[in-house]
Amino acid sequence: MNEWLTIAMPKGRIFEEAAELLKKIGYDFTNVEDSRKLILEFPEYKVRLMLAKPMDVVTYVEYGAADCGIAGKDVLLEQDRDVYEVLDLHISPCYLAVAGLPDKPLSKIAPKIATKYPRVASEYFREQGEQIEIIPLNGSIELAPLIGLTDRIVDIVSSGRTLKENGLVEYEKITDITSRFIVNPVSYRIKSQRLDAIIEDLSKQVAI
Ligand SMILES: Nc1ncnc2c1ncn2[C@@H]1O[C@H](COP(=O)(O)OP(=O)(O)OP(=O)(O)O)[C@@H](O)[C@H]1O
Ligand SMILES: O=P(O)(O)OC[C@H]1O[C@H](OP(=O)(O)OP(=O)(O)O)[C@H](O)[C@@H]1O
Repeated sequence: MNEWLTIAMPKGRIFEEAAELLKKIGYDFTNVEDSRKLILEFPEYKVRLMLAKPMDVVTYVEYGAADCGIAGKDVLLEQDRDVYEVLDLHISPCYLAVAGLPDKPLSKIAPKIATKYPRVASEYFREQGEQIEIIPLNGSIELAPLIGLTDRIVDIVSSGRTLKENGLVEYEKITDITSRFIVNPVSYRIKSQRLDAIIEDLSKQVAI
């Protein structure tokens, strides 16, 4: 087990919980977010850490720039990339939901849906038999129905505070979300021993 491993870690919300979990299996990366460096080497673990935007972790893992990484199920559903989703880490829980202004039925003709998740949203409404128009946004999605741009949003809900403080209500839950450990398929073949050991250690922690 002499090979180095490159791990893509999401910066931002997921980082802290993910780093706590990795610390429990012997990899202490808890202080790295204070740095502005994006690639950090830990010779003591033979690990290279890449710090990426949560939406981009899957890209780095798919292309083999990282052997493995941690990504939200929301990102995996939206991007449908060629990576192995090997373990539910049960961290950073939230869910994807349809929300909008209260007591406002969906328009009969091509209702508009604002979202950072166009693929998930399109699939959801197709299953409901609704023909919709997606308005892609990158953040502050809740603004769209408030200013009359869209009928609904499809977005992450966690505490529900953002919806509440903006006078919006949840119409339907689409799916629960947690973060997952993902692996590049080629890395899984050539570094299987090392990756299997990490996956096994992580699964023991997750089961606790
Ligand atoms: N309340 C929440 N809002 C958004 N994402 C959440 C929430 N709770 C957990 N998550 C998870 O965290 C991930 C997003 O993390 P984060 O918000 O740091 O990324 P981001 O959306 O790229 O950040 P930014 O808002 O800085 O652009 C999601 O993919 C999801 O799995
Ligand atoms: O249910 P809550 O606990 O309020 O969390 C949900 C909010 O958090 C996320 O936004 P984020 O803070 O990432 O900002 P953004 O709108 O810029 O994406 C998400 O898009 C919701 O707006």
